[in-house]
Amino acid sequence: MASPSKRVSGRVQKRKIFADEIESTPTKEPALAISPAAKDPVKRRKCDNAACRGNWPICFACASEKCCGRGYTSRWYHVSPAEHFCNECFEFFYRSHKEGYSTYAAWKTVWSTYGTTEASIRVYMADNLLPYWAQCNKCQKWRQISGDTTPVADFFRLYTCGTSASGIKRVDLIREKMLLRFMSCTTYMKSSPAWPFLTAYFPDKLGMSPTDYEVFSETKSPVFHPYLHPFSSYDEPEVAGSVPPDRMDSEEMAEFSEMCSFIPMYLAIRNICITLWNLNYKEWLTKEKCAPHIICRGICRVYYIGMLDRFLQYLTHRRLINYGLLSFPSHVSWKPCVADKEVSVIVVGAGIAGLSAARELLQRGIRVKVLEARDNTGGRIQEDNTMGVCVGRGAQMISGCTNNPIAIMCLQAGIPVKEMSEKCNLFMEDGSPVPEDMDRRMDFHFNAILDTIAEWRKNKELSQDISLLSKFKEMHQQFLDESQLTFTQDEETLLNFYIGNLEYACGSSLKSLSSKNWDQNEEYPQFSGGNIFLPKGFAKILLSLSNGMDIEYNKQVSEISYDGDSCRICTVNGKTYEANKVIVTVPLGVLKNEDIAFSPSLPEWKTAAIRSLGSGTVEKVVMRFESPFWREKTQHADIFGHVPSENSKRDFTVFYDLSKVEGVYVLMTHLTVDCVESFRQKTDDDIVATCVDLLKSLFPDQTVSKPSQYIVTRWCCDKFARMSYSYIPVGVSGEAYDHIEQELDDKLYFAGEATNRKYPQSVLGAYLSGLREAQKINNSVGD
Ligand SMILES: Cc1cc2nc3c(=O)[nH]c(=O)nc-3n(C[C@H](O)[C@H](O)[C@H](O)COP(=O)(O)OP(=O)(O)OC[C@H]3O[C@@H](n4cnc5c(N)ncnc54)[C@H](O)[C@@H]3O)c2cc1C
Repeated sequence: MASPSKRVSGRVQKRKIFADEIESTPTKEPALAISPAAKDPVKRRKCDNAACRGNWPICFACASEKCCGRGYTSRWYHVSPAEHFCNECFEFFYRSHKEGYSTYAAWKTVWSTYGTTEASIRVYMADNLLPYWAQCNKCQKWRQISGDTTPVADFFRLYTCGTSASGIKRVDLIREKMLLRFMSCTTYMKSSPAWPFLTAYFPDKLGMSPTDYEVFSETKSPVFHPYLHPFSSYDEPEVAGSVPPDRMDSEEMAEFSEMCSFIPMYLAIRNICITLWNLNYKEWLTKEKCAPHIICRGICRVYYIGMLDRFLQYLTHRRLINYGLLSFPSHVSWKPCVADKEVSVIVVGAGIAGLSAARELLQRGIRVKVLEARDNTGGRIQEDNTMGVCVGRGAQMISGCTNNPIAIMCLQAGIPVKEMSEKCNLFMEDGSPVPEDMDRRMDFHFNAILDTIAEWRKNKELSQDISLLSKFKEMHQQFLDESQLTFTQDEETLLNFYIGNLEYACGSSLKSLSSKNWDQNEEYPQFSGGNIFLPKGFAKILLSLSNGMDIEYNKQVSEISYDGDSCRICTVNGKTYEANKVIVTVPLGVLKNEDIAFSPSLPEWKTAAIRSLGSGTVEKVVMRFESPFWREKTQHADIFGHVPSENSKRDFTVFYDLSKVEGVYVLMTHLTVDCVESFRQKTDDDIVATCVDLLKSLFPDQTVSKPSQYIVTRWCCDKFARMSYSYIPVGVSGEAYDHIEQELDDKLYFAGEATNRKYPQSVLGAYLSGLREAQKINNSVGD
């Protein structure tokens, strides 16, 4: 883009006269304080705009010596019902022989270089001469500010008017919702904090003044934390947690219908709120923090500031701001609480889903009690520190950290995170390294086959579904037949690694997974970014979520009746509780096993969904060794992999180096338990011995001694889990998640990983499901 020769301030000397008049008499509402003479229809003129509901106009511009001020002009130019400029001032800029023309022309060059909207005199006036309005921090009254320079945020933050004058009547007119409808010209935001992040867009399309362009181009821009990416680019696919900065979606249009004809202004305010919070995600964004950054000329600022609470409430509700571990501050001007009725809720299970639901309800002023079968919180997040490092027996990783509320909670709580490197050296079972180019080639082939399956399934019925393993083999063979290529034995064997790795991710053998729907959640925007590992686990998050919560431990719920006015909850040790509503967050495995009796029984569509969805069985094996015998060969990478030689045995495919402290050498690996019964029969010693034998063959030149300590998890046998995480078996669709989620009789609600169709199998999905059910209850009691 060509750069105009100089920045334009729109400064006009003569303007001072009238501006001073206004400033020195802030008490007077000039348009309303009209002398009897001024009311003379010859001396005064009304605005020609039929819809203008303002009183006798006055000229805000005062640019020309001939400015009519509050007197007669041949034509009023309407900006808003409270803001007009006279024909004399119009001519002052418009006519090429007039004094103001060169200033206007220079401004016009800038505007049309960086903006898309018409650079008219009206827009010029709104961008340069309309007075600013500020709310006095002492008396709360709105005052008109004179002066040509754009005030900075600190000015608005600290502004006091220093007068006891009464409020200006025009302000009341403007506060009405109708204001926008009667504005003939938008006044764009100045110095928007969102600007540096949105330079790829035309500023005026986003409600920002194009005349800011050069100022910002010269300023050092702030940056978001690498895990925060609140604005999606116009050329990238939709990702979770990001909004397109240049569009209002249908939900926003429904919520802010009055702004649909003023989309740039909606976007300007929304983008400012989102930017401010993302720059300071450890604090709650309040109206007080936000308002000083809403900087625009004209009385519409009064209107925008009046709307801020609605914006903040809405964006908070959509979890675009103020999410994670933040609590509603007591002084926040809007309250999330709608529970004026006495409502009590019992949450069954203190895993992440139960804790997030309970916390959200508590914040809304609803009475909550959590009943947990174990003697601790976390459920499938259980950590063991006996080896000298934190070992997550269940979850210890976050996939897709960008905008991910769990990752953001880690940042808020100061939990250390480690980005997982992509580097993963692979070794065949005899210890020979897999050449990198072979790994790359076969990895590409593996993913290409999955893409082909994704194409194949597009027009397939559920009845045509077959297992992902069968489909993979079929497509692989088809590829070989059609391409006439052959793979070496090693290359074929290498596929076992990718399959094994996918089995870990899916929580099931590919033999059981649906080729049609195994990754159905990918239909929805997912969180992008790399994977992060939590070397110190989730403990701080669990602690923070459960802070101040009424949790009863060792309370295994055995019965829930939800047919009366309230719900009755019984535990195996004979305790009974009553509540208006219950949120069940127990794992799918517990529901499948019918460990809780419901009265009335759950409807057939729900039990069918519970039966049909798969409860995966992934277990971890963690071993502490005397020496880091693997490090030299793996080049100190965080991960290394093993290529199983047998197609049917794909255990221990990936090893994670959890060692952090010198002298503490820990490896973690996993197995996908195909047959739970045979797994039950194996002792931990047997499992560890098999794993150590494998390590000996992978590292034949090293001495691999028996681990000094080990952990073998038994999630599939744990009676409060009975699974690792859910998966979609052959012939099942993502609808099963929706059915399990569905509440019953407005009394019995369900949350947990296996109720989240968009983000299943994860801590994230479980957490969000808890918030979702709390929101449902909140809505139902608010009605
Ligand atoms: C080995 C393994 C590795 C994993 N790795 C990851 C990972 O790296 N990243 C990731 O995001 N996810 C991972 N997950 C999945 C993740 O742990 C779960 O999705 C998530 O923790 C589930 O949370 P939840 O609240 O839905 O269920 P849970 O955490 O299981 O909570 C349910 C709670 O209900 C309690 N309960 C059960 N029955 C009763 C009853 N009758 N009465 C009262 N209380 C009861 C349980 O004790 C438990 O506390 C892993 C899981 C496993 C097993």
